[in-house]
Order: sequence, then structure tokens, then C-alpha cells
Amino acid sequence: MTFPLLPLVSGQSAQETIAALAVVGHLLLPLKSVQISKHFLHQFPSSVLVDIDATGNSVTVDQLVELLNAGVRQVVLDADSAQQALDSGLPSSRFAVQFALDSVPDNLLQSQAAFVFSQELSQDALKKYGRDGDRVIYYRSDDLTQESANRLAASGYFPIISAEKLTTSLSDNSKISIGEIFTATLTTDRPDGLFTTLITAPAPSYTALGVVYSSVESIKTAIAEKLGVYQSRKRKDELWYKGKTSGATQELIRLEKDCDSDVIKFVVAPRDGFGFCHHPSNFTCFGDGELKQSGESFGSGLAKLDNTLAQRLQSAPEGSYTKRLFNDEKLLVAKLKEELDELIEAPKDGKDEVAWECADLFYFAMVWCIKNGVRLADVEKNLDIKSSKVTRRKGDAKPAYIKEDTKEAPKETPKEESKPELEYKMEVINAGDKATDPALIEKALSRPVQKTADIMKLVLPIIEKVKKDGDKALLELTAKFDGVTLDTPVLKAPFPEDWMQISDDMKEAIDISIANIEKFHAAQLPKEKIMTVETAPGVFCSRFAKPIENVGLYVPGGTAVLPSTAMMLGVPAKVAGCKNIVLASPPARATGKLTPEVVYVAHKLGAKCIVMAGGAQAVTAMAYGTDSVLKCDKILGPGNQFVTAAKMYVQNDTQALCSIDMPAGPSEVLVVADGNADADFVASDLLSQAEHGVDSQVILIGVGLTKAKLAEFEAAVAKQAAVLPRKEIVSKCLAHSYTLLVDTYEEAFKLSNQYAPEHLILQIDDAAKYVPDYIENAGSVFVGALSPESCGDYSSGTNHTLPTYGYARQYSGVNTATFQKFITSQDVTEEGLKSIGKAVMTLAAVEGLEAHRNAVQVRMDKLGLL
Ligand SMILES: NC(=O)c1ccc[n+]([C@@H]2O[C@H](COP(=O)([O-])OP(=O)(O)OC[C@H]3O[C@@H](n4cnc5c(N)ncnc54)[C@H](O)[C@@H]3O)[C@@H](O)[C@H]2O)c1
Ligand SMILES: N[C@H](CO)Cc1c[nH]c[nH+]1
Ligand SMILES: [Zn+2]
Repeated sequence: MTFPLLPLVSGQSAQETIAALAVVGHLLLPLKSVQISKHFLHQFPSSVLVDIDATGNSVTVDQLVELLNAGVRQVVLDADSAQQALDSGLPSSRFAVQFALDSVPDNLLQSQAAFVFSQELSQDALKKYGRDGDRVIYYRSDDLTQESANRLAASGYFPIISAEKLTTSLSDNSKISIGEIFTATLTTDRPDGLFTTLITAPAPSYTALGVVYSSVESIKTAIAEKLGVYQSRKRKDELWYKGKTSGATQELIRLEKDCDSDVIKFVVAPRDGFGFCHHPSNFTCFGDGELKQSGESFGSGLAKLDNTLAQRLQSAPEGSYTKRLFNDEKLLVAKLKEELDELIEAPKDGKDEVAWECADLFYFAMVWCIKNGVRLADVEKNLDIKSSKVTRRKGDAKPAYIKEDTKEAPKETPKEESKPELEYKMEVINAGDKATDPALIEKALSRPVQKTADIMKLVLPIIEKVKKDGDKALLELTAKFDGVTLDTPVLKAPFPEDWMQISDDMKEAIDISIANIEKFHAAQLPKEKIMTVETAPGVFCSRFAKPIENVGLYVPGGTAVLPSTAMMLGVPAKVAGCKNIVLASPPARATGKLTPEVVYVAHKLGAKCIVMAGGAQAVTAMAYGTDSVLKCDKILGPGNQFVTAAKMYVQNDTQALCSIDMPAGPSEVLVVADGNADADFVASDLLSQAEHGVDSQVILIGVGLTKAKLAEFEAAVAKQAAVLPRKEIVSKCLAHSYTLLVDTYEEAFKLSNQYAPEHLILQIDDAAKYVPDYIENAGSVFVGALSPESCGDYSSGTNHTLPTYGYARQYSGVNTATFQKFITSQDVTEEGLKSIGKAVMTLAAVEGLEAHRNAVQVRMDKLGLL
């Protein structure tokens, strides 16, 4: 039985609230605040079930299917939508229906749906609607108090309460305590008034660890502190903080009670290396006893294997076969294929042989998962999500969802289902000066939300780890996030020939591009070694540039490896004259090595070394230095959210003494196209940015388009996208991308300047005419139909490391000056002091800075100028 409460979580602080309330084990999110994707549930703790509140929205059956197939446990619906869902064959156990008391239709009464009421039922009605406790009845009201919530929960309702009104704290009386609600529903028949308490490990084993006793006070304390806290039976006034003295503490993950509310269950995570039992050789009180002596894992079967493999990844005994597999990807892949073939062959030798071979396949599959940072609990979560996918009766569903014979979803593990067709659509919005809905335009011009605070939480432990453990941390994090085990985190110049084996065509492409980038960036160098201006007679002011000595260049390597970024950062660094160029890029999962093109570029640019790591760990190593990574003065380069968050952190840490180029995040493009634009060109430019990542955004501003022309653009996008290898990424990117329709070029530029795109492409008549006068904010501009962004991404000579997310309002893209600092100097002569001395003294006097004033006065005195 779940915790007798359903928290409604919304708003910006959702992640923090969710972590705080995870002990409840389920929560409700408003439909409007969520974006459903295949991996939607992975953002929540795996112990938490997610419901969606769709009341007040007209949800289509397709939307419901999408929600349920993404693993949402239950959707709360208004009666009309629920009726529709029922008619279309969706399983009623997956929705909760909200209605007024007297309006429950018969077919819903017969269904498995949960109900939501906002007024209390009579005892008889509660029995009837609740089917004697067989149906969950939620209670929703904005006016709940601690007292009414306790009373309702004790009578069998599950109150829905906004998370902001809830607290786990023991002392916050301004909010409703979830510990109070939970304990209000418990009963005990024990003379000492305690509750028998079963303790289990978390997923995937859920191994029973032992049995203890709880009191109302110990339960509330356990919830407040998120720890295993129980009631001592010997000392009635004492709470038992498990592990307080031994260090064997337990994190409280989830709390449940049994069907008649007199036994409770704590799901806890014991600290690594500690068991539950007081007996030193036992992990559990039921005698699962190997852990402490041998370092082996508890439990059995897959759960035990999962733990053992995870330990082996950290440290394996000499001669371990598993370690050999972790290190030798070719061998592992070959074994996986071999075992699959043997399993297919096995039935001819009997059932035992099938089980034997399947065990082998599971072993190698799990080594593969652990090597790639995936634990059994992650796999099981996916199995659960897939097993809860829904089907619908023929006629209402898209072909991919149809199964004719079932009304309720079968609870079997599905075979690979045919995927729903991908959509390649951008929402169209009227956005000219006469547009009636400015909110729509604002929505279109705001980027997909990046939750900086949440990302910082993930990145800070990485930064701390690298600062503390240096190279060792780098190696561990590369194994964890990039699935590659290295002996050293750095590849030093001169780089080995066999690390940069590339074709002659590739060499030529890189050489041509580097030459062009070099030409354009060399032209940006100051024309004179020192620039001098005589500002007043005898006052000579100068400025000269000096290169930043040590620069760290981040070359992304997650979803795509970008040797072009190595050129875009390395060439201006070389042109500016930086002494030490350090590159960082994650090694490729498949080969365990750096991409040879990146090594070749590093070699051509005279880089000192390449840090073989990605993400926040690479940025930290370059910012603070490690035994083998040179500390850099400035860190440059684009990257994902982890990279960007780490850059933002180090630039604010005075201990790092390190600057950055800019916040360069997910790529984006804004294309302005008129009725004469070639639809294929326009589509190709939109898609070339959409394929960068699901968090990229592309915007099309159509100027004076007819309906037919707009349809031509849309058809070209769909046609080209459908054959792209990265079409899944493209489809997701287009889902939060927009086409804005305007009547005039002026309106188009107004919107573009408001958006401040990273790339601005002009596919309009006389495009050159608008540059530069109409452009206020943009990273880089592509003028006319024959200037695709791809040219700037690789070979034309301009830089592709550009400000995203609207930062083009205040930042420039990377350029030669990014790698320089400018120093000023002055040479004041006697004539000069005559020119400005009095002014200096007058200003110093008004600021009360006598020593300043005096510095001029003593000179002028000696020269007899006063
Ligand atoms: N604005 C620009 O100028 C520009 C230019 C090129 C690329 N880009 C953008 O750069 C980005 C590149 O992103 P990417 O992911 O492909 O490569 P990346 O190299 O930035 O990130 C990959 C690294 O992220 C780390 N990582 C992955 N999952 C993690 C997790 N759960 N926790 C902590 N760290 C984790 C890993 O260490 C991995 O090596 C894209 O968004 C692309 O659009 C921008
Ligand atoms: N468009 C990216 C900059 O936002 C750069 C890039 C590299 N490779 C391909 N594209
Ligand atoms: Zn690109």
C-alpha cells in the first residue's frame, strides 16, 4: 500500500521538491508543466511513481497514450475525457476521474479507475464508491489543514495536496506535515503501541534486511531526516538512529504500510560496505552473510551480479576476466554476439542448456551495461515502463498502438514494438506587428528551458572530486560517463602517428579549412604592434595586445565528435600567439581513443597536450590543473549543459583565476525566408542545426508567404528530415521550434533582433542590402541563398563558436581578440602635465584623495609649472 497522500508538484523548484518528497513514493504533476519524451521518467528518482493531472485540459486519446506509454502511472481526467479514454479501449486502471459527487456514470463505477472528489462522502457512499477499500479515492481541496488531511487519510482517502503546502520537517507548523498524515492512518494491536517494521534494500533486489519496531515519533523523525530511525524497545524514550555509532546509517528511500495499516515497510539504502544485521558477518538478519568478509555482493541472481560487476569496475582483483572485458571492447562485443548465437542454438539441447546460455548472455549484457554506466535498476525501470505501455481497440488508434483483442493492457514484457511515425513539424504562429497574441510570439522566441540550478547540483560533486583527486578523478569519471578505462588522462605532444591516421581527403579538407580560418583570424590582429594617440599636447596614450599564455580548448565529443571545433578554437589561439594550447575532448566509447581528426588538428596547431576527458571534469582539470594537466588561464569552447555549468562555475571562483569565452550552449539558427526562397535550401538550413541535439532550436521567419509557399517549406522539411540518420533528434528539436509569419522585412528583423540568434540566415531578395544596418543582435550572419551555415561551421573562415541562448545581445563569437588581453600605457611629458595637470588635481581634490592630487603637484612644483 502506498503512502496515503498524493503531493501535487509544480513550479520551478520541482526537482528539489521531488527529492524532498520522494519518500511518499508517488506524485502528481500538472500536464502543462511537463514535456513528455521517451526518457521522461528518468528525471525522477526510480522509486517514485508519476501521475499527471490533466483536469481542465482537453486531452486527446493520442496524448493519453503518449503519457501512459512514457511510463506515467495514472492520469487524472475530467469525466468527459475519461469517458473518451474508456471508449477508446484504454485501461481504466490507468486513470483517475474527477467529478462531482452525484455525477458518477455507471460504466465508470464499474471500471477500475480511481476517483477524485472534492467533498466528503457519507460513510455509505465512501463504501460504495471506494468498493470497500478496493478503489483509491483521492480528495482534492485547496482548504485542507493538518487536521482535515489527517482525518481524511485516516478515513481512507488519499488527499491531493500542493507540494508547497507540505513539509517533512518536525517543526514547521505553518505547513502540513506528511509524517502526521502517515502516522494518522496507522493502527496497532501491540500492547506497547509500536508498529512492526520491515526493512528492505532498494531496487533492484528489494532484499529483506530485517525487522524492527517504529513509534509515531520515530516515523516522523525518519521522514524528517530521511534516515533509518526506529524505536528502541528497551529504552522507551529513546529513538534508535541506525548506524549512528557504527557508521552503518541508512538513507530512507520510501515508506509504505500494509493493507491493514499495522505493519510498515522502510525501503532504505545502506551505506556502501555496511550491512544491516548487528552480527558482523551478516548483511541481512536473515543470514545473507558474505558481504563484509569477502567484499562480495548480497542478494542473488541478477541483483547480485549487478553489484559485483559495479565493484569490479571500480577495482578488480588481479587476473579478473570481467576486468579484461571492461578493457577490451572488441572482446566484449564478440562475446555478446557469440552468446546470443549459442542461446539461439540451445533449445535443441534441452531446457537446461537454454537456461545455461541465457545466463551467459545476461552476464555479458550486464558487463556491457555497467561499462556504459547503466545499472540493473535502470534496465528494470525501462522494463517496467515498457510493460505498462497501453494498447487501444482498432479504429481509434494509430497503427502502432493497435492490438485488436484487448481492452485492458496486457502486463507482459512487450517485444520490440513498431515505433510510432516521427513527426517533423514546427508550430506556425502569426507574428507580424498586427499579431493578436503577443504571448504566443514570446513563447516561440524563448528557448527550451535549461534548469541551471539542477545541473549545478550534478556538476558540483564532479568539480569537487576533480579538485580533490586530480588525475585519479579524471580517470574514474571518464570510465563512468564515457565508458572508457584509461591508464593516463593526457595524450602529450608529439602525438603518436597511429593516433592520427586519417584519409588524404580528410587531411586536405582540414588543411583547406585551417588555412581559411587562419586568414580571417590573422586579419583581425591589430594593424600596428602598439597603437598610440596624442590625446592632448604632450599626452601619449597607447594600447598593445598580448596573448593569453595558457588556454584550454574544449572540443565536444558526446552525441557527435566535432574536430571542426578544434580548428575553430585552435587556429585563433595560434594566430594570437598563445604559448600553451591544451585541448580536451572525451575519448570515443567504441575505440577508447580520441577521434584521429581531433589529434591531427591538435598536431597541426602545435597543441601541448590533449586531455582525454569530457564534461565538467575536463573543464575543472583545465581550470585548476592536475598533476598531468597544465592549469589554464582561460577556458573556451562549446559543450553540453555540464560543460557550460562547469565553465560558469570556474569563472566565478577566484581560486581558479580563470576566465571563459562565453556561455556557448545548444546550437540554434534563425532563417528569414521570403516567397522567392528555395524551399529545399531553407529546409536544409533548418535541419542542419536541428540535428545537433534535442535541446537545439530552429526558427523560420517567413516574410509575406502564401499558404502554398509555407506548405512547400513544410513539405521540404518533412521530406529531407525523414531520411536523416539523426531524424529522431531532429523530430524532437522541431517539436519545440517555430515558424513565425510576418508581412514585412522590417518585422522580420525586429523579431530576429529580439531573439538574438546564434546563426542568422537570410534567404531573401537582395539579402546583402540589409547587412549590417538591420542587424543588431546575432552571432554570425549568412547572407543569401548560397551561404548555408555549414560553410561557416567548417571551412569558410568565420568562427563557429558563437553565443547562444540570446547572449548574442552582449557577447561576440570567438575571435582573435578572445585569446588576447589588451594593455594600455601612457607617456606624459612636461607639456603633457601642463595640458592635464590642473584637471587631475581638481578632480582628485573633489574626491578627497590628497595623495593623488599630490602626485601631480610635486612634479609640477619641481618643473615650476604652478
Ligand atoms: N554554440 C556553439 O558554438 C556550439 C558549437 C558546437 C557544438 N555546440 C553544442 O555543443 C553541445 C555538445 O554536446 P555533447 O553532449 O554532444 O558533447 P560534450 O562533449 O559537450 O559532452 C559530453 C560529455 O558530457 C559528460 N556527461 C554526459 N552525461 C553526463 C551526466 N549524466 N553527468 C555528468 N556528465 C555527463 C560526459 O563526460 C561526456 O564526455 C551540443 O549541444 C551542440 O549543439 C555548440
Ligand atoms: N553549428 C555548430 C555551432 O553552433 C558548429 C558545428 C560543428 N560541426 C557542425 N556544426
Ligand atoms: Zn552545425
